[in-house]
Amino acid sequence: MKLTSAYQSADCTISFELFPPKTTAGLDKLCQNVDRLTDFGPKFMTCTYGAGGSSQGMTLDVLRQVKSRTNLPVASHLTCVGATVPQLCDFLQQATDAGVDYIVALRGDPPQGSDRFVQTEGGLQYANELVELIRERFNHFGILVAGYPEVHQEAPDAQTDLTNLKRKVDAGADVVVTQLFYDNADFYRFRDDCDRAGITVPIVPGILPVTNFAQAKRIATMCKSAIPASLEDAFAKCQNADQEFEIGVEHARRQTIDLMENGVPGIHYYVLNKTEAAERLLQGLSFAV
Ligand SMILES: NC(=O)C1=CN([C@@H]2O[C@H](COP(=O)(O)OP(=O)(O)OC[C@H]3O[C@@H](n4cnc5c(N)ncnc54)[C@H](O)[C@@H]3O)[C@@H](O)[C@H]2O)C=CC1
Ligand SMILES: Nc1nc(=O)c2c([nH]1)NC[C@@H]1CN(c3ccc(C(=O)N[C@@H](CCC(=O)O)C(=O)O)cc3)CN21
Repeated sequence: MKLTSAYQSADCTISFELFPPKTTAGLDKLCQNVDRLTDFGPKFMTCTYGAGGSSQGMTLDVLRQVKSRTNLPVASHLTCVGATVPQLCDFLQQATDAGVDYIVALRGDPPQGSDRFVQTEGGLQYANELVELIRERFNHFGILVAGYPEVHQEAPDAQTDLTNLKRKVDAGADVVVTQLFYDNADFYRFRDDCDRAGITVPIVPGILPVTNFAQAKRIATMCKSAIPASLEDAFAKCQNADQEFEIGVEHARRQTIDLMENGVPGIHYYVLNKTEAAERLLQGLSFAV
């Protein structure tokens, strides 16, 4: 199925993001969770990609499993970190052979301990170059790229970040999935800005059900996703882990309902392999099938 057709329905569709488990026991557990997630009728699932080393093979293992168990289209994340163009092409060929349908084309995070991305010699510097490479040599893939409602941390200002997003779309991206955010007002502002900038592809909000306050604070640093005062207060009043879980899930559920009421084409969920939070927040809501 073509990626854009996942968003043609008048109703909201959903997709799920997984990450490669570190062990084969973890993969078995993930497979069970994937079966449960499938009951919610997602249009596709994605799996993230670790920079350098073994977890890249694991990404394709996860996606082969998801595809054979669910028959759904699958998307592999791919970053430019630590890879030359021939290495990126090698991965794209492996993904093709594994039956991967779409690529989430990213530049990637700077390596741990560094706050700056450094281009690999013979590699790529920005995600728009990766989109170009895929369109030139692996044009059968649908392409998703990342957008930033709260502005990417390295961008000098919102307008420059938006111009850079447009480069990715003009290079051939089919869909924009946003960085996670907790205040829907940030998303609606971003959606309007994209519209004004002439970005016409579907803009799909990315939502993460945070399950504890400490995690939300770590993410605030990694993703630059601000925690609204009301959510922070609610977390601060919690007396145990169960209460924090409830607060996080309920917040993501309220975001979901509000996004649906405001006509988003789809919602992408950062599931992080733990289905409990996703299952709880989606229970009883109905999406396009
Ligand atoms: N699901 C995931 O795995 C996600 C990961 N990320 C991470 O977010 C980070 C950024 O990745 P992308 O958004 O793909 O990077 P990107 O290459 O689109 O943007 C990175 C920075 O460079 C700027 N920029 C982009 N193109 C440029 C150009 N041609 N000239 C000058 N400046 C340019 C952008 O404004 C931004 O500040 C990475 O750390 C990525 O791994 C973000 C969202 C989702
Ligand atoms: N800059 C950036 N890098 C990413 O890798 C990334 C994003 N943004 N945004 C979208 C998703 C969301 N990502 C996330 C979000 C949260 C956790 C997280 O909360 N991790 C847990 C541990 C998870 C586990 O091992 O079960 C934590 O408590 O920190 C991890 C990756 C990965 N993606």
